[in-house]
Amino acid sequence: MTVTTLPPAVDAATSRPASRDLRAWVADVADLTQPDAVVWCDGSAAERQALLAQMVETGTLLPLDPVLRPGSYLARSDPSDVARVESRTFICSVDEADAGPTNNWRAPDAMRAELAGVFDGSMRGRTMYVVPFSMGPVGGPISQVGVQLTDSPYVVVSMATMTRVTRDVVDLIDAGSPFVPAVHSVGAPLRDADGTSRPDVPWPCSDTKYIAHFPETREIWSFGSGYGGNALLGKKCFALRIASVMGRDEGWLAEHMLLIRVTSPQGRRYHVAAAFPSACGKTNLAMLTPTLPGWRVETIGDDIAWLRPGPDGTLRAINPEAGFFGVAPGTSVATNPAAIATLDRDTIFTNVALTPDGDVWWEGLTPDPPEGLVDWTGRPWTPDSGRPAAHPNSRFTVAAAQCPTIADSWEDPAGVPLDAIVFGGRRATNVPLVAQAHDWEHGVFLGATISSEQTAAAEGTVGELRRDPFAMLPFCGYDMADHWAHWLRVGASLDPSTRPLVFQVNWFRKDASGRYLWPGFGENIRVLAWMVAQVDRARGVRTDVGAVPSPVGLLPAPGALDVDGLDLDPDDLRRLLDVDPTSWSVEADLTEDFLAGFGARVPAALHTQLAALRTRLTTPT
Ligand SMILES: Nc1nc2c(ncn2[C@@H]2O[C@H](COP(=O)(O)OP(=O)(O)OP(=O)(O)O)[C@@H](O)[C@H]2O)c(=O)[nH]1
Ligand SMILES: O=C([O-])CC(=O)C(=O)O
Ligand SMILES: [Mn+2]
Repeated sequence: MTVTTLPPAVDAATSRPASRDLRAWVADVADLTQPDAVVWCDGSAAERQALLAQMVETGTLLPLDPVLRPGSYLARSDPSDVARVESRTFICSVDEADAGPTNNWRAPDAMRAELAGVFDGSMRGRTMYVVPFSMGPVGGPISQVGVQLTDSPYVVVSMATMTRVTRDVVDLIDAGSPFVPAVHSVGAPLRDADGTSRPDVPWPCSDTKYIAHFPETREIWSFGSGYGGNALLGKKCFALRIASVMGRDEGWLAEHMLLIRVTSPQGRRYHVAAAFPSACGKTNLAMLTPTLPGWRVETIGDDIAWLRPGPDGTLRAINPEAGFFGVAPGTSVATNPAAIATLDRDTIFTNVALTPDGDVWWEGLTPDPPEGLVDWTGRPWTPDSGRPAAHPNSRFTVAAAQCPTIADSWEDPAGVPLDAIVFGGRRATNVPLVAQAHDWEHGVFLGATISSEQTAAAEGTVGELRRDPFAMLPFCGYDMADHWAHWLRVGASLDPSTRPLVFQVNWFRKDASGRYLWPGFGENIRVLAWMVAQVDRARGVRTDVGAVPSPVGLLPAPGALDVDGLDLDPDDLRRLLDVDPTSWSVEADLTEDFLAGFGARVPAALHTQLAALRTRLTTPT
């Protein structure tokens, strides 16, 4: 870690001439934001230790008990800075129509002028860290690099977990590699323009927030928040919003998807990617511990996947991230033992509760809370407090390599070939446990029409139903309807004999009393097992009948979904797979309204799919 007041002209690690653009940009941002110092980061263990110690000193981090939770810390955010702020997230494309109706658009020039105002002097009294990072293995054919400037040490340490932070990225840039410039400030300078100083706080942030993206210049500017998706700019801002635009222009896909390798008892391997909206089960499925004997699920990624047609006609996928930023509440030995094992050391917990012996707790970790808890706001807490001990969107930040179920291929720069793509949401009614798309176009229709109940991962009313096409509503950096057209194009370019099958799932269907009909979690292997059997059937490996048609897609044939040993009422199984034509014709009307909102950019194939759905709903199968 070199501490300078001016950016170096020569890279200290390599002694090679500096890349003019990178240094000039760093200098420009420093001129604008006026930090007291500029520090070039290298992602080393020593750098991490130094920053952690510094944050303990300033009260940003509380060290957890070194025996119970070695190398781990608790961060308590400002109570107002706990989730992504979609209302302050902007796509600043030159043409407003390119942002589409689901994004907040601002004209690039107008946004630049506003940002120049808020960033002016915003780092006064603080250090600006230069964080060079790679999304995907450094130098890999599907990978991309970026540089984040930030005045938050919490963000530096988190970025070094969530991405690959290394000086090798500076070398790549010096050798001519393009990079995504990403500027972040918590927006809480320690000195005013007139020199008056202001005290620091453990979690600095600002009431004024901007999460701004410039798709044409591949730039990100984030102001006012220290929280995950707003501040770790490699994640949602780059790996989804900017990367989706890169993918549109270059023929690949950036998706809000987990990525797993499933191995059957016969030793056959399958790769599955699944898109669920925020807080709808990606991390859990990514780390699934199968309840069916002989099956194995290995983790490749839990939140984002980049998909690129390979030279052999398959769709190859990588996890561009290097860590997990996962939802804590609900994570337990019973629901996700692999996550619990991952978190046993070197983890930063944000907004969970603290136990008297210096460990963490959240709702669902154990059936009963331990006594003497301190809640996420730092106040004493009992079950009668009338508020959750951990914030519903409290999170853990941890290296993927610590996960006991991580696949040996998780860092393969060439990616893994996909066999199945899954779309899902959180729906109490209507949507069956699982259905297979009739073909790729139907699969794109299923992805485009995902709806889900709002969760705590973003501001908004929890429980309200919203459409979340491709689970990308808050993350697509361009017109969503263009994204559907892009999916149709990519699918058409794949070899039909190995093209992934597309499925829809819903783990969250409830009965009239509000009880989940499906046990979920480790039992979801039963659904995966049916899907990969369908892959085998499509490839001619099996010839038995696995599915029956329904208006919404192919459903498991009687007996094809293995429910042996499950304490599942046959009526519940019937309800899980029930497709009610009356409610579905209402869904179809809502889908028509939803598609209409995208106007003429909706690909004709999706209107055809909707018409076909209506026909199937009125034709007995
Ligand atoms: N009932 C039920 N709940 C589940 C299942 N899988 C996950 N959940 C719950 O859903 C919530 C979110 O799960 P995650 O796996 O963290 O969701 P995610 O999609 O990774 O969320 P983001 O990190 O926000 O993108 C947790 O409270 C889980 O306990 C399931 O199969 N059944
Ligand atoms: O981005 C975040 O802040 C957390 C996350 O994974 C999501 O909301 O999908
Ligand atoms: Mn996510």
